[in-house]
Order: sequence, then C-alpha cells, then structure tokens
Amino acid sequence: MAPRPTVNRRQAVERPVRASRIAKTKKEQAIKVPSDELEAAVNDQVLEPVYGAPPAWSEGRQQLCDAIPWFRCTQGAMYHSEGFCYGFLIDADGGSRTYIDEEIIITRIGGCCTKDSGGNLTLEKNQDPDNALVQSIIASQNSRLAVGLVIGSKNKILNRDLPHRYNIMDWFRVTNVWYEKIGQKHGVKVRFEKLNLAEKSWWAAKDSLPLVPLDERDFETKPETLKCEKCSTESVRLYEDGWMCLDPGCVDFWKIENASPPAELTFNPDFLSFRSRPDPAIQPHYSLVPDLLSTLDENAADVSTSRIAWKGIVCPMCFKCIRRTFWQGWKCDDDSIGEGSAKSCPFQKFMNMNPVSLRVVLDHFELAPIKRAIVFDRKFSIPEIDDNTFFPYRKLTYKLDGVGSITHFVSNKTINSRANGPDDLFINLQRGDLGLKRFRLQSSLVAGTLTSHFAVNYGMPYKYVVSVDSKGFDEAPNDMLQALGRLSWATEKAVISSGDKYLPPNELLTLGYFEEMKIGFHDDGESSLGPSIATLSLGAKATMFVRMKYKYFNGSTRRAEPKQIGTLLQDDPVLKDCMFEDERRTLKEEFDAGEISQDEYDHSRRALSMGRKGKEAPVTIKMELHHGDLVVMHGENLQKYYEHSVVPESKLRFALTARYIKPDHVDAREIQKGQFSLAPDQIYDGK
Ligand SMILES: O=C(O)CCC(=O)C(=O)O
Repeated sequence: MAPRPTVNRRQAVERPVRASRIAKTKKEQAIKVPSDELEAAVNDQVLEPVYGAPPAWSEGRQQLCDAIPWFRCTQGAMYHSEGFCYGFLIDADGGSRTYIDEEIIITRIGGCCTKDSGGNLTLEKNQDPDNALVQSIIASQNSRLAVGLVIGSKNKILNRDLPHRYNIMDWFRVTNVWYEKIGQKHGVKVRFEKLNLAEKSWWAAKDSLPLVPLDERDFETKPETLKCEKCSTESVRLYEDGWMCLDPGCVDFWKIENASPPAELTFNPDFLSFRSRPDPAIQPHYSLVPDLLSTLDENAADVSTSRIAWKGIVCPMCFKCIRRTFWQGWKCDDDSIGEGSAKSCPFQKFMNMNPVSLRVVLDHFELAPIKRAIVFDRKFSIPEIDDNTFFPYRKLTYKLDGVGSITHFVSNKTINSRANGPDDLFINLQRGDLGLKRFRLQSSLVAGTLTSHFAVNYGMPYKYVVSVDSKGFDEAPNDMLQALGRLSWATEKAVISSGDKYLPPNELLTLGYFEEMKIGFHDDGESSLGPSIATLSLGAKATMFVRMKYKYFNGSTRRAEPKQIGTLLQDDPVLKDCMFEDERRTLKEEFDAGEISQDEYDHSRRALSMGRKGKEAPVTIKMELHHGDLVVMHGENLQKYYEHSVVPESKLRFALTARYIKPDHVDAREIQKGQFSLAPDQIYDGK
C-alpha cells in the first residue's frame, strides 16, 4: 500500500498561508491583495456552503449570552469570569494575521482596542501580563480547561456561508498564547485547536476532504522552537519568513535577524498543521448546549420564578437561543430578529406557574408585623412619622425641598390580611394569565436588552420606560381594580395632605419580579405625567433608592470624553445637596439679577467643574418596601430632577403603579382605555 501523505497537513495546510486580514479562497491563498481593494474583495467574496449545522445558534448577541452559560458576555470577544476564559467569539475583526480552518483558529484575544476611521479595531495600549484577558486565557490553557467558540457571520476569514448571525462551533483547547507587535503596540494572540478531532467540524466546507482518522494522525511533529540569544526565552516559529523572539521585554522582540519583519507574513505550515494528542483531562466547565429545561421540575415549589428559570434556553426543535420573555415561559418565534429559519418554529414551553405562597417570600408572615418597627439609617433622609392620621398605616413623609415629597404608607398584618387585601391580591395575581412580558429597553448600552422584570399595562398607554401595549381598564381583572382602589386612596391622601389638587389615576402598570430581577435607576416621565405616582408592593421585600439625576447633581450632562465638560444646564435649579451648591446658587443669583453675563455665568460654572470628574449623586432616600406598603411620589418636578430604582429580594414580588397620564399626550382613540369606575367593594377605605 502506498504511504499516506503527512496527514495533518493534508487536513489543514497544503501550501504556505499568508497571515492576513483578507479572506482568501483556496486558489488565492498565496496572492497578496492590495489594501485599497480590501473592502471590495471582502464584499465580493463568494462564500462556500458549510458541511453541517451548528449545535446551537442565535440571531442576537443578547439571546446567545442568555442561553449559553460559557458565553455570558454581551460585549467583546472573550467571556472570562473568575480568572478563566470560558468562551470566545470569532467575528468581524480578529485583527491582523488571523487564521481559521476546520480545526485551528488563530486570533488576537481582544480588549485594549479602539475603532479606527475604517471601523477596524486597533490596539491603543500594550496588553501586559496583568491584563485580565491575558491572565484568563493563560489560566484556561494551564488548567487544561476547554474553551467554547462561537463564530459570527461577519467573519470573512473562514470564507463560509454561515447559517446564522452567531453559530456555536465546538470546544477547543488553548495550545499557544504569545505576544506579537500589532501596530506600535504589543498584543496577545492565541491558537485554539479543536478538542474533538474525531468528528468533522460542521463549519468545514461542504466539499472538503474527509476527516483523517485519529489513528492516522501525526501527533509527534511540532513546529520549531528556538531560544533567543538575547533573553533566553523560547519562542515558537510562527511564520515562514523567519523565527522571531516573542518576548515583548526583549530587544530582539518581533525581529527577523535584527530587522523588522515584512508587513505581510506567511504562517509557518508546521505551526498550523501540528495537532495535540487527545488528552481526556482537557474538559469544559459547562455543557456546550445546555438542556436547562430537563432540569427544571416545574411541579416543584417556586422553581418557575427562580433565577435559573428566567435564563435563556436553546430551542430543542430548531436549536435557536431564546430568552424568557413571557411570564409563563419561552416561545421560540417570539424572540426573533430578522428573517430566520426559526421564525415559524412552533416550540413553546410554558411552565406550571404554581402560586408562590407568602410563607416562601416573607420570613415573618403571620408572626409580624403588628406594627412595623423601622430603623432609619442616618446616612439617608429621615422622614416625618405620623402614626395617627391614617391608622393602622404608619405614614412616613420624605420631603425634597422645593421639588416634592414621597409618602410611604407602611402596612401591617391587619391591613394585609383583610378580604381583598394584599395577601389575597398576591395569590390572585398569580392565577390566570395577566399578560406579563419582558420588553426591550428603549435605551440601553447594548441594543436589544430586555427589562429585568415583567410588565403589563392597563388603562392609558404608558410608553416611557418600555413600550408596553396597554389594555383598557374594562379588560382588567377584579384584582387589578382592587389594587387601583387602594392606589387611588393613597394618592388622594398623600396629595391632599400636601395641599395639592388630586387627579385620579388613569393608568396602572403591573411589574412582576422573579428572583434577582430589579428595575434600575429611571424616572417615570416628565411632560406626559401628572405629578403623582403611587405604587403598591406585594410579596417579597424590596429596597427603593432615590437619588438626584446626574445632570442636576453635577450642573452639566455627562461628558463624551473624560477631559471635556458636558453641556451646562440651561436653567440650573441648584437643588439642595447638589455639587457646589453654594457657588452655583450665588452665580445663579448674580446671573438672574443681571450682574453677570451669560458668558461669565457659563465660564464660572465651567471653572467649577474643571479638572473634576463628574459623579453620580449619592442616594438620598432609601426605603424598605414591604408587602402591602403603598408609596406615593408627588411633585411636578420630582421625576424631572430625581430618579429611582427598586431591588427586590426573594422569589416573587409585584409592584402595581398607578399614574395620571395627561390626555393630550395620548392618541384620542386610546383615551377610553383609561376610564374606569370602581364597584363598592373595590373602593378602599384605608383600613
Ligand atoms: O417596583 C417598584 O416598586 C417600582 C416600580 C417602578 O419604579 C416603576 O414602575 O416605574
């Protein structure tokens, strides 16, 4: 029998491969493409079909990160956590001298980059050994931890027609981590080698050669490694063009025989073709494609609202990563982006939502509180306490000078346990389908981020924080109207005590929080809302934080660049406890009195902030919201100047918030949605 050729080379490399950013077809491999034709070459590329299909995929980054535990990073190429690299994305820009074939990937590790005018990432500082990404990739290599790889469809180096935006590849081992000179800086590169060499990769070209069996592979031949004469560091020979010392601390770093290497380098075929002997000790930490659903016993108490149960899953029918957008579970065709094969996937998994009992979320359920004992932390505002006017509620009032007030009606066991009271509402809201869903945040750092809570809106449309489709109050279940009765009572009592006119609510937003869900700092809206907003808390305890908005605290908007000053406030209200309160007040008085010009006013204000980093305002009000408590925020400018966030504890909480939406901000056809009349047993008497 004729001897076989060197098998690894037949698999991966048959001729020298130029290490470039340009994707090349097999025929073009040694052809140099001028850089000004780069864009056109990439666009005109004829992509080859792939051999198989990815084990899981996603059209959105958020969906991918939610479902795949080894890739929970919505930005950057590397997912690292607690000092290890678990997952890596190969997408548009792998940097210069990138390489991909069926089993090998050579790429930079990402980080320390900015985008140049052409949209390419360039290193803006050296990547040193203390960099977290560098440490993580080395830690994974040293502890023989397999790394999961994902390939994005913007990758043009592989030259394959990838089926989806993000495609799970397989587990890889880290075989080499080294430094290269990239522009004027040094950055870290990595060579990944597919762990399972016994199975053909799905991303191989459809007409590619069959896989070389393991027992015919050469695991002995390794690329040449030489010791530097200057620093004694051993470095592997990466490029055909010549050996280079890869220690960035050495005077001979990145030089071929004392000279800079050519701009375009050709990979050393031995570096591409060597394969590591299978090693059973190299294992991943996670499953490549987790089957989360098989582990969720929906009949077990409280599983359906636990943290793990609102992670994304991989659709068992079409393998798409899907997020839990519905209160009851996952629906494959709901979380689709663009056209995709899964648009019509019928998979849906709605869980048995066994009601979570109050016993589970309230430590002191039945035992307390008969009267809630409250300890106030002197770091925050201390409220006025009134135990009499609205007995059995304790009324706590926080005053925000010249802005408004926050009234906290503290509930107790007697109030909560009355018929149609908070205890009943908490259980009843869990029966049936209220239509609670997670929506996309309108503005978020990463596009497509979902809220960390479920929402449903009744009454007038409320579109400030999330775009929630509103249902009319005529469709609202009795429990919502019972809650609306309480909220109307609380609003009226809080507003009338402050001497203002009471406007009955015409909108009710219900938020549902599972374990570890929350709502970050936001305001409820300025121009479209009336001055009063009332919330009823049900279930788990939560903490509400109130702070001044950044621009009112600092006197200017956030700066685009650290050295710049943001835009100064046109009309600075100089709120109590803002930065440079005294100076800003004096300047404002001088300006209002015509003693200084606009230029002088702005110049002096800029001088105050010069050289100072803007910062978030400290929290001024911190409230513990318990089951049955009612909170009313009141004041024309409260939502303009202040923002709030709420962080619940335990496994289930509802917040029902009633607002007055100004009818002139609502489409005339929607106005009737906000009309309601309460039946006698839905009107609340404060007991
Ligand atoms: O969960 C809460 O208590 C507050 C909810 C909230 O801030 C909102 O609906 O805007």
